[in-house]
Amino acid sequence: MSLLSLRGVRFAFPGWPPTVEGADLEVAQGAFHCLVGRSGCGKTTLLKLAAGLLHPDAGEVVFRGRRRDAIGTDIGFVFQSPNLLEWQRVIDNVLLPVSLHHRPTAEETAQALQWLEQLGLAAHARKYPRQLSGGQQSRVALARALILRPALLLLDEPFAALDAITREELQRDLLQMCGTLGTTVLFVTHDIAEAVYLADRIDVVEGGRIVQEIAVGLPQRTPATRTSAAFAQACAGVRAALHLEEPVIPAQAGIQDALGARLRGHDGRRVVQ
Ligand SMILES: Nc1ncnc2c1ncn2[C@@H]1O[C@H](COP(=O)(O)OP(=O)(O)OP(=O)(O)O)[C@@H](O)[C@H]1O
Repeated sequence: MSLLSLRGVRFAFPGWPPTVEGADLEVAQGAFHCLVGRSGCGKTTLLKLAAGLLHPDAGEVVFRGRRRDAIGTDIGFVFQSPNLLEWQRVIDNVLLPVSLHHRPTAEETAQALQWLEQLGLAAHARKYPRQLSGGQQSRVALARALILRPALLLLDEPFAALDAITREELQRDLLQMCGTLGTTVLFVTHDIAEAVYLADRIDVVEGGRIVQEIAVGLPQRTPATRTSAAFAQACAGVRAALHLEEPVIPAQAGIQDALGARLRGHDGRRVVQ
């Protein structure tokens, strides 16, 4: 059953042609979807429509069987920038969504500390955001988004500013936490490998609508997933859907062979490129 549906959604910023037009999207309960597409194709706008931050001019956004009119506490949002409150300690940043309603109970504080522990931040709970690395700040933003156990988590390129190693660690943490909580996820990214690693379905966005849905049938994610043939094949499928040229590296050859071919040049001479 769908948790979130966009049906024939159209949206235009005032005075501009539609950014989103004829968008249809179904996200099943517990699913992990990634939206990929070229810059400016409307991914963030679709996410904001899904959140109820923007309202469609035509069509409808249905969440849990009801038309979505406004953002509620059943949705968590993580942006590219962690957007933490600089004057609040880490633990208070995580508890912010709770504090907006009432003074956090001992139980809620214990829950926040447990999230921080799971994300490797137990020792940093009393620090301020400026005393954390970029990756640690992103983890705090993730814990804050999950503290109210939202049914749907929306993420807009949350790891784009991080180095590759930290990004991979956060991808693993995100899968783990959402798996534990049974959270449904809609995740915007430019990074094809990130989408293939995270998603069970990739929705390709073009001209403000979903033009292709790609099921990613990878088994349980492990560190070996990223180097598997199935992973490379899935990435190639998404590249094709985005009309990107394939890299020249032959799929079956080892990296040394591929590098050797590039270094040797057409006539077999060794050349430096
Ligand atoms: N407030 C606004 N007023 C007018 N046009 C806007 C506004 N915000 C976004 N747009 C336009 O809507 C289109 C889609 O923007 P959106 O941010 O959804 O794209 P995106 O796919 O998320 O892009 P990127 O990958 O670069 O973040 C773009 O052409 C953008 O210029």
